[in-house]
Amino acid sequence: MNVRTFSTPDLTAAAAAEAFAQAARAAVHDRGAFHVALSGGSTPKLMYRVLGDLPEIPWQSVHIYFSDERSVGPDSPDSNFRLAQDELLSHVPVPPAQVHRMAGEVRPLDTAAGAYAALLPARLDVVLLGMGDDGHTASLFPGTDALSAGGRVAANFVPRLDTGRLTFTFAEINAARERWILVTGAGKAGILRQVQQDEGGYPIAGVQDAVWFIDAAAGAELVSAPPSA
Ligand SMILES: O=C1O[C@H](COP(=O)(O)O)[C@@H](O)[C@H](O)[C@H]1O
Repeated sequence: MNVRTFSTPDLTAAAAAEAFAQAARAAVHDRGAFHVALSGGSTPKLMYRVLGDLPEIPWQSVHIYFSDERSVGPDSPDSNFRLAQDELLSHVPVPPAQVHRMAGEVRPLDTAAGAYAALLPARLDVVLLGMGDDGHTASLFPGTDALSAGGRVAANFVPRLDTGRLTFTFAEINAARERWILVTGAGKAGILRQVQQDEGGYPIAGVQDAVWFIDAAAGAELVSAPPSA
C-alpha cells in the first residue's frame, strides 16, 4: 500500500488538497484540462474546505465529476453533489457547465447510470475515494451486484440500506490515471489493517495502485506506517 500518514484529520485534508492543486496544475499544463471525480460521505468535507482557499488552482480548466451518488436530488442533505457544492464548488470559479453531477433523482437509476457514462471523458485524471466502515468505496458495497458490473457507471441496489446508488465501476476507477483514498478516524483502523493484510475481502481492495491519505488514528493498526508529517 502506498500510504501517506498525517497526525491529524486537518493535516490529512491539507495534504490531499495540496496534491489536488499540484495534479490540476500538471494536468492543465500537459493536457489542457484536469478531469477529477470527487467522493461523498463525511470524510472529504475538510479537504474541500481547504481546497477552496488554495491559490493558483486553474479552476477554469477543471472538470468535476462524482465517483458515486445517493438516490436523491441535488438539494438533499444526503447528496454527495450537495456536500461538494456547499463546501467547495460554490466557493471557487469552476464554470458550472464543467460540474457534472450524477442524477440520483432519476428513475430508473439505470437510466442515470447510462447517461453519466456517456458524459465521462475518455480517461479521468484523478478519482477521489473514501472508505466506509464496512469497507465499501464509492457505492461499491459488500455483496452487491455492482462489484462485478461491467461498463463505467452502474446503478447498485444496496440491501443493507434498502436503497439504490449510482457508482463508478471498478473498471472506471482503475482506468483513471490516479486513485486517492482519503480515510480518517479510529473507526476505520481495523478495516484498514485488514486491507493491508489482504484480509476481509472488502470492496476497497478492488481499487488498484491507490495513494492512501490517512490520519494517525485510521493508521493506528497498520504495520510499519511511520508518520510522514
Ligand atoms: O456512502 C458513502 O460512503 C463513503 C464513505 O463515507 P464516509 O462518511 O465514511 O467518509 C463515501 O466515500 C462515498 O462517496 C459515499 O457515497
